[in-house]
Amino acid sequence: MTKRILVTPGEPAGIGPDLCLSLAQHHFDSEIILVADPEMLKMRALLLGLDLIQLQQVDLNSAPQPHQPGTLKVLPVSCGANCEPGKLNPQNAGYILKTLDIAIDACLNNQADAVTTGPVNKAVINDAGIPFTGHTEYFQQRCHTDRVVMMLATEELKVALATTHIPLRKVADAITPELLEEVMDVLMHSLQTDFGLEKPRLLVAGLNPHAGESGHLGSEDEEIIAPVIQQWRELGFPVTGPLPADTLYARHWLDQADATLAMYHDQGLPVLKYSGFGRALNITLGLPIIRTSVDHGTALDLAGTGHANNGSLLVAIHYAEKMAANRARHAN
Ligand SMILES: NC(=O)c1ccc[n+]([C@@H]2O[C@H](COP(=O)([O-])OP(=O)(O)OC[C@H]3O[C@@H](n4cnc5c(N)ncnc54)[C@H](O)[C@@H]3O)[C@@H](O)[C@H]2O)c1
Ligand SMILES: N[C@H](C(=O)O)[C@H](O)COP(=O)(O)O
Repeated sequence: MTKRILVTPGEPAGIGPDLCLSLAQHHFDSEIILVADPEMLKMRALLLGLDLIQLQQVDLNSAPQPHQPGTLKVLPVSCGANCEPGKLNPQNAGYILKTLDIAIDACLNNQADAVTTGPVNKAVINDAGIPFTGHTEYFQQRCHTDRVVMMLATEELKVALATTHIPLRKVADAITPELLEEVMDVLMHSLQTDFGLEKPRLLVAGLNPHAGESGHLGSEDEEIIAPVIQQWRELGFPVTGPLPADTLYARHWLDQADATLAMYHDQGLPVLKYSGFGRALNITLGLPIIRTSVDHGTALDLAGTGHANNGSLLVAIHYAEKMAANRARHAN
């Protein structure tokens, strides 16, 4: 059956709308629906010389039809204010969150199979007086899910994170046995069900330099991380660590692994983005719905220029299609 993927362009002053417009030129087996302001999209299309694309307004009650190149389906939501490429406007924060809410609700109500999100600027949403740390946490809260895990992935490398968008100062305190047990449960379950890995081979990073250097450079590695790894090893899973994070991403380790778990955002993501920026996707594991996203931010410098690369958005949509098909198979 044709799947329905909702795509939110994210920050209207960023490259999200440009990338979404570029989808008209691609083939997808599923139905692609942008949840966005059609007037904003038309203005951006004009600026990019893409004004021949037909924008078709849809509602979610019709049966999904495969994407037709040259057209784009739009579920209309009005921007709060005019938007100029490259210029953030806090008056559009409510609009951005409304597009997310509509997409999340549609998935929760089985009117759509997955959401793929474009990039948002977290600061401008906060500047509008709305606390917001990222899509990951927003989707978690809106789906009433106790624990989710952020994972960015390319074909060759999967990097999951034990903590997400928190200040570095708070990371060590956040690494508790309870957190790690929950993260490992979500991660291993998703690697098995969404990625078809029966016994996922996982490398787990330590927190401190050299994984604590036998306790001389910090105690969390031996006292908190190692016992959680041991629990999984006793269940027969090839989980290795805590490994020093500086060498975990060396080829000889990665060749023996399906996925990696970093303790914090900038321990794992620089490696992933260095090796695969533009062809990676971001997935929120542990949600009752499917949410994939791009590996990059709003790139305000490129908005409206036609120079933004849509590789990551294509990967994110294709992955959402695959996950939706997998989940449908599991459900039958
Ligand atoms: N999925 C998301 O919502 C998401 C992801 C990452 C960052 N962000 C947010 O984006 C904002 C800007 O973040 P940043 O400057 O650190 O990262 P960024 O990814 O926006 O930009 C980093 C560099 O990469 C370039 N770049 C980014 N995407 C590109 C693309 N598709 N094609 C070509 N070049 C591209 C930019 O021009 C810039 O030089 C921040 O507010 C951040 O929180 C959001
Ligand atoms: N941590 C992500 C990255 O660096 O690409 C990014 O900030 C987006 O996170 P959300 O998907 O939670 O918005």
